[in-house]
Amino acid sequence: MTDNNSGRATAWLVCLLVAAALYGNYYVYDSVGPVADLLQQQRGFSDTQIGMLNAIYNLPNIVLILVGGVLVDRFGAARMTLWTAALCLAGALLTAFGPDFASMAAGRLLFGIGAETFSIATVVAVADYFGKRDLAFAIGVTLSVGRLGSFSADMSPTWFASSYAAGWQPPLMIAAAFAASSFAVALVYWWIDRAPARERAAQGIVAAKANEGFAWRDMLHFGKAYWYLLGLCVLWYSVMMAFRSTFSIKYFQHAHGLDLATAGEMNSYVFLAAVFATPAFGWLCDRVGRYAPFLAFGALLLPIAMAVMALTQWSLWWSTLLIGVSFSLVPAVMWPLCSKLVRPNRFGTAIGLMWVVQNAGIGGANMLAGWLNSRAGASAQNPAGYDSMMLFFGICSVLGVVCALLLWLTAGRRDQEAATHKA
Ligand SMILES: NCCCC[C@H](N)C(=O)NCC(=O)O
Repeated sequence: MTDNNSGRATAWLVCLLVAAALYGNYYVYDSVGPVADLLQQQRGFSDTQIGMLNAIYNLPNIVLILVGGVLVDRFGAARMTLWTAALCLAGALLTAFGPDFASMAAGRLLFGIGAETFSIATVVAVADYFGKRDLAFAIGVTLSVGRLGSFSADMSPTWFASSYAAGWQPPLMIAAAFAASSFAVALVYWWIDRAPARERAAQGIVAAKANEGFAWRDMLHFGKAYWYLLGLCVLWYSVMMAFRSTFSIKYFQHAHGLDLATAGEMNSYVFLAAVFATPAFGWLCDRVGRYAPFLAFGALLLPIAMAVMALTQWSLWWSTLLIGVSFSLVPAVMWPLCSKLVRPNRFGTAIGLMWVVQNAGIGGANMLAGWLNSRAGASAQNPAGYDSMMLFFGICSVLGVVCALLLWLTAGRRDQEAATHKA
């Protein structure tokens, strides 16, 4: 095996390890929803308390994740993956074994503080190893295995039926076991990365930045294309997450007459499609060597899907198909493109800044959409009450397309995409 071949083999090994670690992490992230009913029945938690167990994940990250991104750039992806996986494990254990609501919430807080920085570290880890070739495909693979973790959490009441029959705690203990496996895999990745990390340090890619001073200043020098990408990130994820994760099932039931099971199933297909389509789109972008046009196309599908749902009585399969492609294509292209717009040693900071705004956007969109629905009295009896929410999501997704087009104009030409490090 040549050096080059063994380098590729190591890169793919790291990619698979990071993907496995992300699987466990996304499983824990989505582990509260399936036990929500049991927590209510057996521990007397209110809806507000259950909502808080998830909201507490986003809120601290509006500030903390930026620090996390800077730390990833400063200490390297492998060390940060390991440290944050340990934090996530501690959080998952506290959530599963906490004697009361406050300690469970503290567990979710700890998990949230670790998990977003952990996610940044995984993207940077893949970029470290796939600097030039197959980056979008490799990031697509890790994201799709992560999505499989979310899908598994949704399926866990079926797969681990006996543990759910035993009460609220065993399913959360299973989630903690997934967090432990995520930590174990992160440990293997850290161990494998020691020699390549020394090489990167020798080339001045990582270690030098410890001496470069603080990274905040550098953000001001990110190029225009980066800021358009950030705009798209916050708008697209706000619509995608607030609609698909929070309101879509209820909307399908009330405005399109689906029963709960069919509405849930319709929603989960978006997720399942992304497991397969995300790496496929990444592979395609790598082969074609273009990113911005694909991103603009993926972004455009979202407002079209919103319009189809809100303005027509077409089968929901059409909007599911459009959202499924958008949900697979945009993340598959966004993060590899981001790595091409900033210097490698500022990539963690760049993602951190995007996720600060993204966390704020998702939180804000959830609150605003909920308020719009309540104000209009949206319900099965009053499906028109959802119109203002759909208009809001429609406007955000159109603005997202504008950002994507500006990005295409700014950094979309093949040579510019290849000419990295504009910061
Ligand atoms: N399921 C965990 C949420 C991760 C959110 C993270 N900020 C992110 O955007 N990750 C990329 C992705 O598309 O999931």
